[in-house]
Amino acid sequence: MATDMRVKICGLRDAAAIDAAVQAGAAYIGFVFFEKSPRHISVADAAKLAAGVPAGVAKVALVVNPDDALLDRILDTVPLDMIQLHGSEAPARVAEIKARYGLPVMKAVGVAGPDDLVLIDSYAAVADQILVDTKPPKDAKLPGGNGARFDWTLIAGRRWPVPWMLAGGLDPVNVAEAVAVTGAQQLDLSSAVESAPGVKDPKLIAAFMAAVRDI
Ligand SMILES: O=C(O)c1ccccc1N[C@@H]1O[C@H](COP(=O)(O)O)[C@@H](O)[C@H]1O
Repeated sequence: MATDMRVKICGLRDAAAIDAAVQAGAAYIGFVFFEKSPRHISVADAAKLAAGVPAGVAKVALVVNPDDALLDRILDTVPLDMIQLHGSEAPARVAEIKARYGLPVMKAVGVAGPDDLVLIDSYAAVADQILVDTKPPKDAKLPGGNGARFDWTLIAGRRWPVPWMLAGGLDPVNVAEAVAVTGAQQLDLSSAVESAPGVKDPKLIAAFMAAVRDI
Protein backbone atom coordinates (compact mmCIF):
# COMPACT_ATOMS: atom_id res chain seq x y z
CA MET A 1 0.00 0.00 0.00
CA ALA A 2 1.27 3.46 -0.84
CA THR A 3 3.03 4.92 2.21
CA ASP A 4 0.64 4.06 5.03
CA MET A 5 -2.56 4.85 3.16
CA ARG A 6 -5.72 3.75 4.96
CA VAL A 7 -8.77 2.90 2.87
CA LYS A 8 -12.42 2.60 3.87
CA ILE A 9 -14.71 0.62 1.62
CA CYS A 10 -18.25 1.71 2.41
CA GLY A 11 -21.67 0.18 1.86
CA LEU A 12 -20.71 -3.49 2.21
CA ARG A 13 -23.63 -5.91 2.33
CA ASP A 14 -22.24 -9.41 1.79
CA ALA A 15 -19.44 -11.64 3.01
CA ALA A 16 -17.69 -11.90 -0.38
CA ALA A 17 -17.29 -8.15 -0.62
CA ILE A 18 -16.08 -7.91 2.97
CA ASP A 19 -13.53 -10.68 2.33
CA ALA A 20 -12.31 -8.86 -0.78
CA ALA A 21 -11.90 -5.61 1.16
CA VAL A 22 -10.13 -7.30 4.07
CA GLN A 23 -7.85 -9.41 1.86
CA ALA A 24 -6.87 -6.35 -0.17
CA GLY A 25 -5.90 -4.46 2.98
CA ALA A 26 -8.81 -2.14 3.75
CA ALA A 27 -8.40 -0.49 7.16
CA TYR A 28 -12.12 0.24 7.57
CA ILE A 29 -15.35 -1.24 6.28
CA GLY A 30 -18.61 0.69 6.37
CA PHE A 31 -22.21 -0.41 6.93
CA VAL A 32 -24.88 2.02 5.69
CA PHE A 33 -27.89 2.30 8.02
CA PHE A 34 -29.97 4.63 5.86
CA GLU A 35 -33.14 3.22 4.33
CA LYS A 36 -33.15 5.50 1.29
CA SER A 37 -29.78 4.14 0.17
CA PRO A 38 -29.39 1.10 -2.10
CA ARG A 39 -26.57 0.17 0.29
CA HIS A 40 -28.82 0.07 3.36
CA ILE A 41 -28.30 -2.96 5.55
CA SER A 42 -30.52 -4.20 8.37
CA VAL A 43 -29.19 -4.27 11.90
CA ALA A 44 -29.53 -8.07 11.99
CA ASP A 45 -27.60 -8.58 8.75
CA ALA A 46 -24.88 -6.14 9.81
CA ALA A 47 -24.49 -8.02 13.11
CA LYS A 48 -23.94 -11.31 11.26
CA LEU A 49 -21.40 -9.80 8.87
CA ALA A 50 -19.58 -7.79 11.55
CA ALA A 51 -18.95 -10.96 13.54
CA GLY A 52 -16.75 -12.24 10.70
CA VAL A 53 -14.58 -9.14 10.30
CA PRO A 54 -11.07 -9.71 11.67
CA ALA A 55 -9.75 -7.62 14.54
CA GLY A 56 -7.75 -4.70 13.21
CA VAL A 57 -10.26 -3.79 10.53
CA ALA A 58 -12.48 -1.02 11.88
CA LYS A 59 -16.22 -1.47 11.40
CA VAL A 60 -17.98 1.85 10.80
CA ALA A 61 -21.71 2.63 11.12
CA LEU A 62 -22.78 5.24 8.55
CA VAL A 63 -25.91 7.06 9.73
CA VAL A 64 -27.73 10.19 8.59
CA ASN A 65 -29.24 12.51 11.24
CA PRO A 66 -29.85 9.52 13.54
CA ASP A 67 -31.94 9.78 16.68
CA ASP A 68 -30.82 8.00 19.82
CA ALA A 69 -33.35 5.20 19.31
CA LEU A 70 -31.74 4.21 16.00
CA LEU A 71 -28.23 4.47 17.39
CA ASP A 72 -29.24 2.43 20.45
CA ARG A 73 -30.69 -0.27 18.21
CA ILE A 74 -27.59 -0.44 16.01
CA LEU A 75 -24.99 -0.24 18.75
CA ASP A 76 -26.76 -2.64 21.11
CA THR A 77 -26.60 -5.33 18.41
CA VAL A 78 -23.68 -4.71 16.06
CA PRO A 79 -20.07 -4.68 17.32
CA LEU A 80 -18.83 -1.43 15.78
CA ASP A 81 -15.71 0.68 16.13
CA MET A 82 -16.75 4.08 14.78
CA ILE A 83 -19.84 6.15 13.98
CA GLN A 84 -19.89 8.11 10.71
CA LEU A 85 -22.38 11.00 10.74
CA HIS A 86 -23.31 11.85 7.18
CA GLY A 87 -26.26 14.22 7.61
CA SER A 88 -26.68 17.79 8.84
CA GLU A 89 -25.83 17.01 12.46
CA ALA A 90 -24.72 20.19 14.26
CA PRO A 91 -21.41 20.22 16.17
CA ALA A 92 -23.31 19.98 19.48
CA ARG A 93 -25.10 16.81 18.31
CA VAL A 94 -21.76 15.33 17.18
CA ALA A 95 -20.37 15.95 20.67
CA GLU A 96 -23.51 14.49 22.27
CA ILE A 97 -23.31 11.26 20.22
CA LYS A 98 -19.62 10.89 20.99
CA ALA A 99 -20.26 11.26 24.72
CA ARG A 100 -23.34 9.00 24.80
CA TYR A 101 -21.84 6.03 22.92
CA GLY A 102 -18.15 6.33 23.77
CA LEU A 103 -17.08 5.51 20.23
CA PRO A 104 -14.97 7.63 17.90
CA VAL A 105 -17.14 9.78 15.65
CA MET A 106 -16.31 10.80 12.09
CA LYS A 107 -18.30 13.76 10.72
CA ALA A 108 -18.78 14.10 6.97
CA VAL A 109 -18.58 17.60 5.52
CA GLY A 110 -19.71 18.23 1.96
CA VAL A 111 -17.48 20.48 -0.14
CA ALA A 112 -18.51 22.35 -3.27
CA GLY A 113 -16.67 25.65 -2.81
CA PRO A 114 -14.28 27.54 -0.51
CA ASP A 115 -17.07 28.61 1.88
CA ASP A 116 -17.72 24.99 2.85
CA LEU A 117 -14.25 24.64 4.32
CA VAL A 118 -15.14 26.84 7.30
CA LEU A 119 -17.46 24.11 8.56
CA ILE A 120 -14.59 21.65 8.73
CA ASP A 121 -12.93 23.74 11.44
CA SER A 122 -16.01 23.71 13.67
CA TYR A 123 -16.45 19.95 13.33
CA ALA A 124 -12.74 19.29 13.87
CA ALA A 125 -13.21 20.71 17.37
CA VAL A 126 -15.69 17.99 18.36
CA ALA A 127 -15.23 14.96 16.03
CA ASP A 128 -12.44 12.39 16.11
CA GLN A 129 -12.15 12.37 12.34
CA ILE A 130 -13.48 14.42 9.44
CA LEU A 131 -14.69 12.95 6.15
CA VAL A 132 -14.20 15.52 3.39
CA ASP A 133 -16.75 14.50 0.77
CA THR A 134 -18.43 16.04 -2.26
CA LYS A 135 -21.42 18.20 -1.35
CA PRO A 136 -24.44 16.52 -2.95
CA PRO A 137 -26.30 18.56 -5.56
CA LYS A 138 -29.67 19.95 -4.30
CA ASP A 139 -31.65 17.39 -6.33
CA ALA A 140 -29.53 14.40 -5.22
CA LYS A 141 -31.45 11.50 -3.69
CA LEU A 142 -28.63 10.71 -1.27
CA PRO A 143 -26.51 12.94 1.00
CA GLY A 144 -23.43 10.96 -0.10
CA GLY A 145 -22.40 7.96 -2.13
CA ASN A 146 -23.22 9.66 -5.42
CA GLY A 147 -19.92 8.85 -7.13
CA ALA A 148 -19.19 12.54 -7.75
CA ARG A 149 -15.86 14.21 -7.08
CA PHE A 150 -15.27 17.84 -6.05
CA ASP A 151 -12.52 20.26 -6.98
CA TRP A 152 -9.66 18.77 -4.99
CA THR A 153 -7.53 21.91 -5.35
CA LEU A 154 -9.91 23.52 -2.81
CA ILE A 155 -8.22 21.51 -0.06
CA ALA A 156 -4.70 21.34 -1.49
CA GLY A 157 -2.26 21.97 1.35
CA ARG A 158 -5.04 22.20 3.97
CA ARG A 159 -4.48 20.35 7.23
CA TRP A 160 -6.74 19.91 10.25
CA PRO A 161 -6.06 19.03 13.90
CA VAL A 162 -7.75 15.62 13.57
CA PRO A 163 -7.28 12.78 11.05
CA TRP A 164 -9.38 13.09 7.89
CA MET A 165 -10.47 11.01 4.93
CA LEU A 166 -11.07 12.06 1.35
CA ALA A 167 -14.25 10.80 -0.35
CA GLY A 168 -16.40 11.51 -3.37
CA GLY A 169 -16.11 9.78 -6.70
CA LEU A 170 -12.74 8.14 -6.04
CA ASP A 171 -11.87 5.37 -8.50
CA PRO A 172 -8.78 3.44 -9.63
CA VAL A 173 -8.05 5.94 -12.40
CA ASN A 174 -8.31 9.19 -10.44
CA VAL A 175 -7.03 8.11 -7.02
CA ALA A 176 -3.35 8.92 -7.68
CA GLU A 177 -4.25 12.46 -8.75
CA ALA A 178 -6.62 12.83 -5.76
CA VAL A 179 -3.83 11.91 -3.36
CA ALA A 180 -1.23 14.04 -5.14
CA VAL A 181 -3.44 17.14 -5.06
CA THR A 182 -4.90 16.79 -1.56
CA GLY A 183 -2.20 14.93 0.37
CA ALA A 184 -4.89 12.61 1.74
CA GLN A 185 -3.64 9.65 3.75
CA GLN A 186 -7.08 8.10 4.19
CA LEU A 187 -9.60 7.39 1.43
CA ASP A 188 -13.27 6.40 1.48
CA LEU A 189 -15.30 5.14 -1.45
CA SER A 190 -18.37 3.25 -2.49
CA SER A 191 -19.75 3.75 -6.04
CA ALA A 192 -16.61 2.90 -7.99
CA VAL A 193 -16.38 -0.60 -6.52
CA GLU A 194 -19.93 -1.58 -7.48
CA SER A 195 -21.31 -3.42 -10.50
CA ALA A 196 -24.74 -1.85 -9.81
CA PRO A 197 -26.00 0.50 -7.07
CA GLY A 198 -25.59 -1.33 -3.78
CA VAL A 199 -23.85 -4.37 -5.32
CA LYS A 200 -20.17 -4.46 -4.44
CA ASP A 201 -17.85 -6.26 -6.89
CA PRO A 202 -14.86 -8.03 -5.29
CA LYS A 203 -12.81 -7.57 -8.49
CA LEU A 204 -13.42 -3.81 -8.49
CA ILE A 205 -12.47 -3.64 -4.80
CA ALA A 206 -9.21 -5.47 -5.58
CA ALA A 207 -8.55 -3.16 -8.55
CA PHE A 208 -9.01 -0.03 -6.43
CA MET A 209 -6.71 -1.32 -3.70
CA ALA A 210 -4.09 -2.26 -6.32
CA ALA A 211 -4.26 1.26 -7.73
CA VAL A 212 -3.66 2.65 -4.23
CA ARG A 213 -0.67 0.33 -3.80
CA ASP A 214 0.79 1.70 -7.04
CA ILE A 215 0.70 5.35 -5.96
O1 LIG B 1 -23.20 5.27 0.14
C1 LIG B 1 -24.33 5.68 0.45
O2 LIG B 1 -25.35 5.14 0.05
C2 LIG B 1 -24.44 6.88 1.35
C3 LIG B 1 -25.70 7.25 1.78
C4 LIG B 1 -25.85 8.34 2.60
C5 LIG B 1 -24.75 9.08 3.01
C6 LIG B 1 -23.49 8.71 2.58
C7 LIG B 1 -23.30 7.63 1.75
N1 LIG B 1 -22.04 7.24 1.30
C8 LIG B 1 -20.80 7.87 1.67
O3 LIG B 1 -20.32 8.71 0.63
C9 LIG B 1 -18.95 8.40 0.35
C10 LIG B 1 -18.60 8.72 -1.09
O4 LIG B 1 -19.21 7.79 -1.93
P1 LIG B 1 -18.81 7.59 -3.48
O5 LIG B 1 -17.49 6.89 -3.50
O6 LIG B 1 -18.78 8.94 -4.09
O7 LIG B 1 -19.90 6.74 -4.00
C11 LIG B 1 -18.89 6.91 0.66
O8 LIG B 1 -17.63 6.44 0.82
C12 LIG B 1 -19.75 6.81 1.88
O9 LIG B 1 -18.98 7.06 3.06
